[in-house]
Amino acid sequence: MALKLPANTKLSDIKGITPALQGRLAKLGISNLQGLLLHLPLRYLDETRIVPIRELRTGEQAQVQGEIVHAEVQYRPRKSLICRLKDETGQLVLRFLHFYPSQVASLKEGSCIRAFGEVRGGFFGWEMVHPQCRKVAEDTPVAEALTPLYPTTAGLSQASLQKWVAFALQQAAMDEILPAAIYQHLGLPAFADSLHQLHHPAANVDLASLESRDHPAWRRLAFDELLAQQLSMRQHHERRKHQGAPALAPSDKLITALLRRLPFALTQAQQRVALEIGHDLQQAHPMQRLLQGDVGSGKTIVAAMAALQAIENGWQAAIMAPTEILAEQHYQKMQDWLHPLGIQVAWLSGSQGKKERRAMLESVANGEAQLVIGTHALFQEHVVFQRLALAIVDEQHRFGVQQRLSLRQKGGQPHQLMMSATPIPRTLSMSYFADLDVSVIDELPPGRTPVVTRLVSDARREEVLERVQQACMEGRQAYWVCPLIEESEALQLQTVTETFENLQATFPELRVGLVHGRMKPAEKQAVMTAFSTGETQLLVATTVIEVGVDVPNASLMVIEHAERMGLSQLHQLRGRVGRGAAKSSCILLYQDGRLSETARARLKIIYESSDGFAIAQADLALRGPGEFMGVRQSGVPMLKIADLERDQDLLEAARSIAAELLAREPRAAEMHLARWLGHAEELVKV
Ligand SMILES: Nc1ncnc2c1ncn2[C@@H]1O[C@H](COP(=O)(O)OP(=O)(O)OP(=O)(O)O)[C@@H](O)[C@H]1O
Repeated sequence: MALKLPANTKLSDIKGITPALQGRLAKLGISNLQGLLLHLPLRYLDETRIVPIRELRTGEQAQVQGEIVHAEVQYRPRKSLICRLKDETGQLVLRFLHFYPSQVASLKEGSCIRAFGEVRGGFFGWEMVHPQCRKVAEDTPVAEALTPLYPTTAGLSQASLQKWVAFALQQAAMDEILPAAIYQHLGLPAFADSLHQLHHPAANVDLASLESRDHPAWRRLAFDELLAQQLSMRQHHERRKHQGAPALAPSDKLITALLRRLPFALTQAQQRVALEIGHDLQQAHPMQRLLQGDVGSGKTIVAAMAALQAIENGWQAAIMAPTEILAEQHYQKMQDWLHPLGIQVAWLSGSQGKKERRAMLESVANGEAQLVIGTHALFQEHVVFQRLALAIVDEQHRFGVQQRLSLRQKGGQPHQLMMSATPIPRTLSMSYFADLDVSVIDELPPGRTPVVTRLVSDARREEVLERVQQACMEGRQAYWVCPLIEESEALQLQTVTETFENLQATFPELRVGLVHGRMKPAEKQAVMTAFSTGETQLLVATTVIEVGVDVPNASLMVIEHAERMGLSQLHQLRGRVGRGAAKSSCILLYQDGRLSETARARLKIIYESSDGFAIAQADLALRGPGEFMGVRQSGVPMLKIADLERDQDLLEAARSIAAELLAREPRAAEMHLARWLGHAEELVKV
């Protein structure tokens, strides 16, 4: 037997793959033989059968063979090449609206042709438009396997992909790495068999199961991918234990002083997670903990306590927020809480004047600033920390992985606390977040009354306006959230401005504020401060206020075109009210008559549930993990083969098998990871 090529053989080392082809394959993420092997078909063509013309059915993809009995180029109603193909059972029209002279030459009367295409009923009987045609001898054998159709990119033909994948299948070593007991127990075929079955399925395969991806061959690769992900997460977790981080002794003085000054007592859940975090910080290896808690559950105070532990030990802490508004709000809150304890809190923002910024940077560099708060401005290269021990990242799923990493790199290996109000569904926390330890605040502070959510048709806008007026006249405050217009930021700006003007005209007696993403940071801050101090009563806003804004006196929120927003986003928005003792409501205005079934179903979920977890789960099912976590933009490589929802059982299996494999067959674990590294290497870093 000829020696096989290692699967990691680079395409550049393979004769016949030109640099241009390499470039195109690289666009599909393929750089070696392994990449070709794992580039799986989207669909298949059944060219294993020749269907008699009489047995064709509309809408079916089929292969026919016969003789061209008539061919002509017609000029009316438009230029087209029309051929009649005849077999023993009937005739079929082949129609080409674009064609080359070479096609006219080969599709001439008397040629024996094999055509593949979709059948439809035409004016002259059955026809195929733009079928794939090939001249054959009458006894040319049919294909033995189904023909794979691959995802491709501009300039790369199916034929070329098919050829090179077939080459890889033939030449690449595809040794089995996993012990047979593991995959057989799961009812899965061997690795090499799976690849053969997926790329060249036999004519009698269950095509539906192959295309819906629940075929065992597909499941085997999905399992392998999930296993690699689990292995890399575990390795990462292990590696972290060997990295050094400052061991921070418990903070007796500062935390006690802070808690004594608070107007409230911590909930049980807050106390529990604060202990978990405090314990992690005492270790000499970096914490990587996710602090999860529904909107309004009180994560900020827990973050402050963690920061104090670093500060009391003579180190610096940083809090990074996803928006200026939120960073500003954290800053205000931390100032209120920590300044009286004699702690220097610094603030870095894009809106700062040069002089102020320089002073801040200096205080961060010389260690005077003990707690530093900012947006991604914190990542910039010229921000140098003197002794950073703890990086707190708010709404972590909104940040790019790169950004998170660069913050971590700012101070060797600081401890990391990630906070998220969007509960991470189980499948995600078992996969993408598997290397994180998780703390959950599963209790809201006492005295909160649940937000009453109402779905109101836009036709009843008048009533809604009355509600707003009434709430404001009673001394409370309200938000009016304008629709998200993804296609056009300009239009969104226009809408929010018009709404603001209209509301101002409708309520001359009210003080109305306006905030949107295009305002300068300083302007935004001024508006938010005016709202949080009660100076303005009604705040017209885009979704910039979605995360974290905390104005307890605001008890009414109106959201226009609620159907355009993601469920978790709506839940976040709604979480801006119901933060004080007053009974709060959230009115979801929708455009009657224009609501699709799915939109209605989604709004119903928000209406019926106030449980962020259930909402996140539904959102995940509706939008898929990429959109859900906002990671598609952030560059976290997503699983390519496995699907967390569909393959949940495999995920569970991969999790336990990863642990077993590392313990009993570390060599196999290592080889498996190496095989899937192209897929999984980024995950190692997350
Ligand atoms: N134990 C508590 N008792 C009463 N009020 C509390 C308690 N903990 C926090 N709060 C207050 O509840 C409000 C919400 O807290 P915080 O802003 O920390 O919520 P969060 O978890 O960050 O929510 P979000 O994700 O919506 O920002 C704040 O006004 C905070 O001061």
